[in-house]
This record gives sequence, structure tokens and C-alpha cells, in this order.
Amino acid sequence: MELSTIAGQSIPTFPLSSTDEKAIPLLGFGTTEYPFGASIHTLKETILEAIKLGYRHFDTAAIYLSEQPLGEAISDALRLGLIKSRDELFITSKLWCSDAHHDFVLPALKKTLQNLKLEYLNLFLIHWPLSLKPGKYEFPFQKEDIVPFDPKSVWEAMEECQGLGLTKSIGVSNFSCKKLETILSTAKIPPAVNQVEMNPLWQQKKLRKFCEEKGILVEAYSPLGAKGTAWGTNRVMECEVLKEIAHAKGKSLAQVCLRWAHEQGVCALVKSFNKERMKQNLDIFYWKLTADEPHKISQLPQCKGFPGAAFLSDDGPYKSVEELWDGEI
Ligand SMILES: NC(=O)C1=CN([C@@H]2O[C@H](COP(=O)(O)OP(=O)(O)OC[C@H]3O[C@@H](n4cnc5c(N)ncnc54)[C@H](OP(=O)(O)O)[C@@H]3O)[C@@H](O)[C@H]2O)C=CC1
Ligand SMILES: O=C[C@H](O)[C@@H](O)[C@@H](O)[C@H](O)C(=O)O
Repeated sequence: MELSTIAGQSIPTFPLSSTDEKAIPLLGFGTTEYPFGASIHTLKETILEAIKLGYRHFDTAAIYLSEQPLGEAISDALRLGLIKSRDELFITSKLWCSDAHHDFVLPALKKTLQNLKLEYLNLFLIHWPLSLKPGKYEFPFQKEDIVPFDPKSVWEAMEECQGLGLTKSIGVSNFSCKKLETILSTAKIPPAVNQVEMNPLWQQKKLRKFCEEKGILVEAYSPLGAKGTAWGTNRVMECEVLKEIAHAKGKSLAQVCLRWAHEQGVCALVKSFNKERMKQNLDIFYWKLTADEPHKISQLPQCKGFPGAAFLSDDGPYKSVEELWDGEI
């Protein structure tokens, strides 16, 4: 793992693929919020502030409504000289489920690039192993819009996107080991990343071991439990064991969660639109957890924050959370 110094901050990076000279910074800035787009009018300034603080990795998605403000912030950062070139940034976006059909993937990526005013993404992910009727972007979506998902043809289209140079790497999100196996069984380009919920209360031990064996980098979303969102809970931020560790270290509970994720060898994506917390979340690289602390964390009872009930339908493809996560819940 190499250390790259950016804007006074050192965020460790990892060389994700041979097609991307820009290694992935192992801490990324999340741009979703609940409800989606709630602070769309201030988001550009927030992201610009994040760039000033030293964030270089940004996670967006077509469904978040944050692609456009992120693109505007990047243009402003270049104009203001905060960065010399777009190549200094690592930008991820995601294919929404209504575009998870072979012929819709490339147009969706082109639209994403247009929103971002960029010529390429660093990473393009299938957001969920799920398809919705094409053209439907309402959120929350209707159960009757859920249609069968064909991983093989969607992945082929993702590979075409990488082949065209419109994204340097491709990957998936919210995929179980079994669903990754399905992709790997026909893939010409294996997924570089699986972005999943991961925090001290949902540690993903089995999935992480599988991904490590296959050379797939795990990205941890909701590393603080996403308190206050439809997909999160306050359980992580109110966990007594984490509070005790934070108190003993003189760090915040959020910093303990992010440091723990970092020490587990994953890339953590954290969202804060508050300047002080944005700063605090960056300060996780110059101290360590002591040996007994990860041990205490590893003993915490596990409880998934977002089982994904919205993605279930009586007509399938997933009728239960066990089917959605292939029993890994
Ligand atoms: N692929 C997928 O399906 C998903 C991907 N993601 C990605 O992962 C990113 C991060 O996950 P997310 O779900 O947003 O949840 P997080 O675990 O990052 O939690 C975000 C919440 O924590 C608060 N917070 C942030 N920092 C601190 C701190 N230091 N102290 C106290 N509270 C804090 C934020 O509030 P405030 O802003 O007020 O600081 C916000 O309410 C997303 O933004 C998105 O990019 C997320 C969910 C699903
Ligand atoms: O009901 C669905 C959820 O809100 C889901 O869409 C989000 O968790 C999303 O995956 C995200 O990336 O933020």
C-alpha cells in the first residue's frame, strides 16, 4: 500500500487496476443523503470544501442526484486551481436498476458522464443485482416495476464500457458471494470492486474473505451505520462498546469506525456534509487501534442495517431477504 500526500493530507491508496494510473484513495467521500437531493443547492459548495480539505475520491450514483453538483464542483476546483487536472480525482458512479439491461448500460454511462462533465469515470458499478422497468426513475420505486435481472448480459455491457475507455474499472455493489461467483463464471474482466454495507455491526467477514481470495476490493458503505437515512439505523453510533473505545482513545466514535474499516483492508466511503465532521473523518491515518480493540469489535453481535425489503417482490427475482443476499444475512 502506498501513501500519497494530497493537500496536506495523506490518504493511503491502492492500485485498483492496470487500466487506471490513478490508484484508489482508501477513504472516499459519499454523496448520497436522505431523501436523495435534499441539499442539492448547497452540494456543489460542500464538495468543493471536501476537495479543499483533501478528499480526492468521490462516490456518486445516477439515483443520488449528486452527479451534476459533483461535476460542477470539479469544474470549479479546476478553475480555482485546487487541483491541476481531473486525473487527480477518483470518481465512481453507479448504474441504476432501471438501466440494468444490456442495451441501456452504455447510454446510462454516457448520461452520467454528461452530468459529471467528465470524459471518463474511474469506476462504474452495478448499483444493485436488480433490474427495474426501463425508463422508470421514480424513487421509491413500485414493486410491479421489478423485473428479472440478467447478470451475464449486463456485465458484458459493463465490459464494453471499460473497453471503450469510458470507465477505467468496473465493479458491482450489494452482491453476495454467490452473485459474484455468477459474474466471475462468465466475465472477461472480473469486477474490481464490490461496494457493500460494512461497519462494526455488519462486518461482512465471509464476503471479505471471498473477495480477498478473488482479488476484489471491498468498499464499505454506511461505515457509521447511516443514521437518519431510510437505509440506516442509529445502532452503530449508539453502540456502547464503540463508545468505550472512542473514549479510551480520545477519538470520536465515527473515527473509531473508520479506522477499524481501514485496518480491515477495505476502502471506506463516508458521508458528511458538515465541515467539522468532514475534517474529523479524514483524521484516521496517524493513529492505530490497540490489539484488544479490534478484538472487542470482532465480538460485537451482528445485525444488518439495510436488509433491502424494498427490493423484494412476490414475483421475484427475490421473494425474501435470504434470496436477495443468498442466505448471507
Ligand atoms: N452502493 C450502495 O447501495 C450504497 C452506497 N452508499 C455510499 O456510501 C456513502 C456513505 O454511506 P452512508 O449511507 O451515507 O452512511 P454513513 O455511515 O457515512 O453515515 C452518514 C451519516 O453519518 C453522519 N456523520 C458523518 N460523519 C460523522 C461524524 N464524524 N460524527 C457523527 N456523525 C457523522 C452524517 O451526518 P452529517 O452529514 O450531518 O455529518 C450522516 O447522517 C454514501 O454517501 C454513498 O456514497 C451508501 C448507501 C448504499
Ligand atoms: O431503498 C433503497 C435504498 O434507499 C437504496 O436505494 C440506497 O441504499 C442506495 O442503494 C444508496 O446507494 O444510497
